Amino acid sequence: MASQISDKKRPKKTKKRSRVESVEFERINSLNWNPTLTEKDDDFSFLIGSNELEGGFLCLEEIDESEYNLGIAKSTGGSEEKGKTKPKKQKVDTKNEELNGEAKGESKEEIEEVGKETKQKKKKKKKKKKDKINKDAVNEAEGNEESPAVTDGNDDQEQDSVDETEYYAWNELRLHPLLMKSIYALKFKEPTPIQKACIPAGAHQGKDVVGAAETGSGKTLAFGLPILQRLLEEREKAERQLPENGELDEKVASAGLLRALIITPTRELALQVTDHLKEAARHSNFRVVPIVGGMSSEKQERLLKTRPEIVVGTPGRLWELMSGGDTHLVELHSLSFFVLDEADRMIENGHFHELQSIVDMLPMASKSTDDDSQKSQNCETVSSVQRKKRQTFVFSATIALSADFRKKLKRGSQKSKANDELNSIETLSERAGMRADAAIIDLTNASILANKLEESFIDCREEDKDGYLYYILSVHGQGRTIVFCTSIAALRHISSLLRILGVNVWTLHAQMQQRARLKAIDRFRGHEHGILIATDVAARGLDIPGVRTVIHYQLPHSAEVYVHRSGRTARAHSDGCSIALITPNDTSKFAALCKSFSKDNFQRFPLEMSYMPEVMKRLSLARQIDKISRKDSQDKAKKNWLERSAELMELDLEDNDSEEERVNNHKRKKATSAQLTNLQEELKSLLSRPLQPKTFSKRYLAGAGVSPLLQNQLEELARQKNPNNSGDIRKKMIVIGQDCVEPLQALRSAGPETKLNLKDMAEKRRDITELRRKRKETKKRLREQRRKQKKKLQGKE
Ligand SMILES: Nc1ncnc2c1ncn2[C@@H]1O[C@H](COP(=O)(O)OP(=O)(O)OP(=O)(O)O)[C@@H](O)[C@H]1O
Repeated sequence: MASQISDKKRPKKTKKRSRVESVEFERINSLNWNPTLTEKDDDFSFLIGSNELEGGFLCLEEIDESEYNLGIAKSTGGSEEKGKTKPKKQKVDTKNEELNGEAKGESKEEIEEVGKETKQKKKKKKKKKKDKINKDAVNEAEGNEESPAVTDGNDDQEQDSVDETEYYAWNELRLHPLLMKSIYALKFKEPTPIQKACIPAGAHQGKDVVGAAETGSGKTLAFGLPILQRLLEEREKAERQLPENGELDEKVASAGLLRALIITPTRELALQVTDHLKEAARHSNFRVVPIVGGMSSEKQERLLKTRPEIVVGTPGRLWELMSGGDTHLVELHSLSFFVLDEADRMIENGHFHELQSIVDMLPMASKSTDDDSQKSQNCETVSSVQRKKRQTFVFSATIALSADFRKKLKRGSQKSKANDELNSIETLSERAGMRADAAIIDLTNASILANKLEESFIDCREEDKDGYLYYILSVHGQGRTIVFCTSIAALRHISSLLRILGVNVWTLHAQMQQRARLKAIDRFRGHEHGILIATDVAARGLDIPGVRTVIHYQLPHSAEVYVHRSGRTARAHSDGCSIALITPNDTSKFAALCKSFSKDNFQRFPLEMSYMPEVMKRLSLARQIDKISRKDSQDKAKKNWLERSAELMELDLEDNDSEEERVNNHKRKKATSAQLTNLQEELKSLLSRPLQPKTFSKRYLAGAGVSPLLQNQLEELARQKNPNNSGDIRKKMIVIGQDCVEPLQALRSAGPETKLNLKDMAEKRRDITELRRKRKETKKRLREQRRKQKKKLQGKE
């Protein structure tokens, strides 16, 4: 079906262009391919078996670094240096010394002075760049063509101040100088373990890769850098083979074929991956474009007309444009990389139908059956060598790899029927063309959770959840916090309550307009102590620095989602903590979670109970206000709907209420409105004071410290007490003792007695089950007695 679509809908003009492009491809194919590594040299051969290099890419030795105006820091000891600590500065070659300014005869002080100035300038530049990147993501998706991944003139200046010896750890990965330039700009001093393992396999050995590593471990670049590396090598190789006059150079540089297709489950993640790859590709002139739903598809089609080499998208919109015959997207014969990010999410409901259609459009690998050859009709111009060269990358933090994954891949398509659904990673990978010798790199530990993440929980009743949430946000509200809900109804409930309580929150869920979704993330990102209430659309991949705490207001349906939610904190080199609110109904689910993470005990989050009376008082008022406001807006919505419907049907609405009813209604409304005003006044007065523990002394504030919310309230209080004072209120307030303790700190300073043993938990659960059983039996007995008595009475009558 896919081939029919592409054949029928492709306009004639494109066919002509395809022919020109395929000639270009045949030419590239005919180049001699050089293996860059021998198995002996390869540090990672133990991970991936044989070392055949498919495809025609330049080895780094063939690249002239001077062309890029930078030298790669060389290890002094060559391959023997591996595993040793980085060399001292004196050992750096003269090229690096020149870059550092030392060879120019400048004094140390002068260099330090210049270094300071450059640092300040770079700080400003970095901020500007960050703002630009956020705007670019939205611009790109909307089709505003102003942000190709190209460097500006200032980069070389920036480059001069880089001390490349600090990036020594990257040397063994032998990345292209232009990529190293981007890495310097990103200030990533060393590759993360998953990058270290995937780059040799993906970039130098041309392998397919299945990569699993903890959340926030840099998986995006683990597949992104191999793609860029190979594209750069290919471009250079082609350029070298061209005649000296350089006429054809441009053709190769702007061949405009789709080379990499990256699929992610959510729009936000697609935009984020685009940004990240653009940063890595900023010196290499490759275009990276996001194709996501929720934004104008016409604009995105326009963007595709610029023929970007790399497309990052969500399955829905990608398939919409593909099935619509978008010429750039259906010319998949040129595709060298097919990436599934968060692959395990892709096989879940809601994604795999579109994904299946996309995968079916991919030209099949050389192991063709009759069935396959039919499917690949749409790419008859492509040689089998070209097809074979496509690499498949499948990544996630929670890939559930079955033990015989490799075997299943080997058995290949003989087993999987054309109409099989892609309901396992194995089938999906195999159907996408993954080869049996794929490198399987699984760096997840037994618990799957991020290493620097501290897990905790609060066991409470369902009705106390809101109180504990408010408590954590008010008393420990430091750093960014994400609160996860499973349902949109719960999200609406808590965001409404918290807003009434004066806590500024942003929300994110799938029913929001895409623009509002991006705006919410942007605002959250821009606020140091921001609070985001989100459903699981935000669970995967979102990379927002400074998220210190994740709160599971409702437990997710699966352990995988729990891992991804919690993984929004403790990313890269940071730490963080997660707090799960557990009700008696959640205990069995929670115990199952702990079991799947091989955890014997979870830490109980320490609570200062003396705050709770005040918390509950405020909450009770907020709930009443919320109830009245909700009822009011529901009534209004109902009335509006009735009026609109009547207008549409050209009917007149009659008021059938009697005079008495109308008066009563009016009275009721007035009373409700007065009640609302009273409640609001009462809450306002409570909120104007800082949240106080029961033992609070007005003279000395003690307890968990001063959160930003508390700080605001204290300032407000001081202002109210002294309205004539125009000076800086902050200077007049003296806070003695600890600063606000963020949840992670509170958790760490809590003693080991807060740990909950899973055995205790299981016992508690058994007790509850027993209690329920007994209650049920008693009810049954009572019912039986009542029935007998009734029968007796009826018999007497
Ligand atoms: N080599 C590196 N050194 C330091 N930071 C890095 C490095 N590589 C990536 N990062 C940063 O680490 C953060 C997490 O990276 P990324 O989003 O790729 O993680 P991930 O493994 O895909 O996470 P998730 O599983 O949650 O999607 C990003 O902010 C990224 O810029």
